[in-house]
Amino acid sequence: MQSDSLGGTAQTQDEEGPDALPDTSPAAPSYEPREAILEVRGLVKHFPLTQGVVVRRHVGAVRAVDGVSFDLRPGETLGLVGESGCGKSTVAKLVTSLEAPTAGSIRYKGEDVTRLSGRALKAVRRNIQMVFQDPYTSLNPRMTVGDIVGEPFDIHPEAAPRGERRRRVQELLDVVGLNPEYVNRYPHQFSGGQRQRIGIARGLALRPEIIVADEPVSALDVSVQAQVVNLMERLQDEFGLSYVFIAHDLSVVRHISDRVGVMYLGKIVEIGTEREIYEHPTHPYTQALLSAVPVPDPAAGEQRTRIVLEGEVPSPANPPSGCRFRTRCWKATERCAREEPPLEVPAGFAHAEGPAHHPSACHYAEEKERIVPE
Ligand SMILES: Nc1ncnc2c1ncn2[C@@H]1O[C@H](COP(=O)(O)OP(=O)(O)OP(=O)(O)O)[C@@H](O)[C@H]1O
Repeated sequence: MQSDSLGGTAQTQDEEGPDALPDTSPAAPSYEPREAILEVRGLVKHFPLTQGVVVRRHVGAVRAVDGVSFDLRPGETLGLVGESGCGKSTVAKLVTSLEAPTAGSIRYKGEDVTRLSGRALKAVRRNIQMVFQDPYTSLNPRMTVGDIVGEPFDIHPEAAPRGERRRRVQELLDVVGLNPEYVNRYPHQFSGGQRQRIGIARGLALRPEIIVADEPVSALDVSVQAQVVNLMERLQDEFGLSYVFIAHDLSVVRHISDRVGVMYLGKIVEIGTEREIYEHPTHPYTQALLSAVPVPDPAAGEQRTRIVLEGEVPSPANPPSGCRFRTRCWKATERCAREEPPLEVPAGFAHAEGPAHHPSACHYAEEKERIVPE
């Protein structure tokens, strides 16, 4: 029965249109497909810092995510990049409801997921699935591939009748390019790339609309990275998926993303289309990150401006006042310590058209020549 299978889903959706997808949120306000499928506003996650063994004292908080806002539109890929510890994984956990936010809202088709509980939350979670960072550690070594990929059906039995699960799992393996006969094998019998395919098959099992992929290719060899990214692009087209794609490697994110948000110390500092961010960055941090991306052509690499950032990323338990990037920024002035720059189109570009016209949280945002060679 093709139409019941995942392999047949794309065909069914094409025939019936995207509106044929089940609406899992009964009280969902009206939703136009062109609107954002996900609207994240002022998202905050503070982890309490405690001291003492017998009597635990609250001595502060790790501000892992501190006021993050973005939209995700149907069928698009939003890349999130930034150095280790800037809060990317925490954003992923918040968006997939694995963690509860300290403040802020996450609207899925207009409905604030952070206010849901019980069955309503479970229904939304089915539509927002996560693909994890490291296929070596995220798969249970004692479970067969069939059990791993089919596990989401245990949590959502309505998604696949028990008698059909094995067939559904085999279809999922086929969809991600694995031999369906491998259903009884164990994770250690697969290569890194194959294991990430297993993780993706599992993420697809409930036919979500959104996949949040947290560093899905970072643990893989470069040649295998490309194969997995290509697979994700194909699946996106086939199933009309929207992705939040998280990585610290700017080159990987560029390949797959329609828009990119750059994170630093719990905040998005610059956001725009792939072209705006990679070819016309205006935030000093984005410029510094881009200047460090290796280029294949050494001659082109010689010509570009390299920006070497001094110092370490400050602790998110005690971030700098004003602009958080100021302690490592060559442009910083006293104003930067006093006034936090908002994430908006900088005044200097407000009336201009063109790719520099995009939100950038810097008082001194400007384009810089030759960061990335032509
Ligand atoms: N459960 C937790 N309790 C306390 N602090 C946490 C917790 N989870 C994350 N953090 C802290 O929050 C900050 C952001 O972590 P997060 O994992 O979101 O960053 P990241 O950008 O994904 O980094 P990486 O790529 O290294 O995973 C870090 O300082 C981290 O130590």
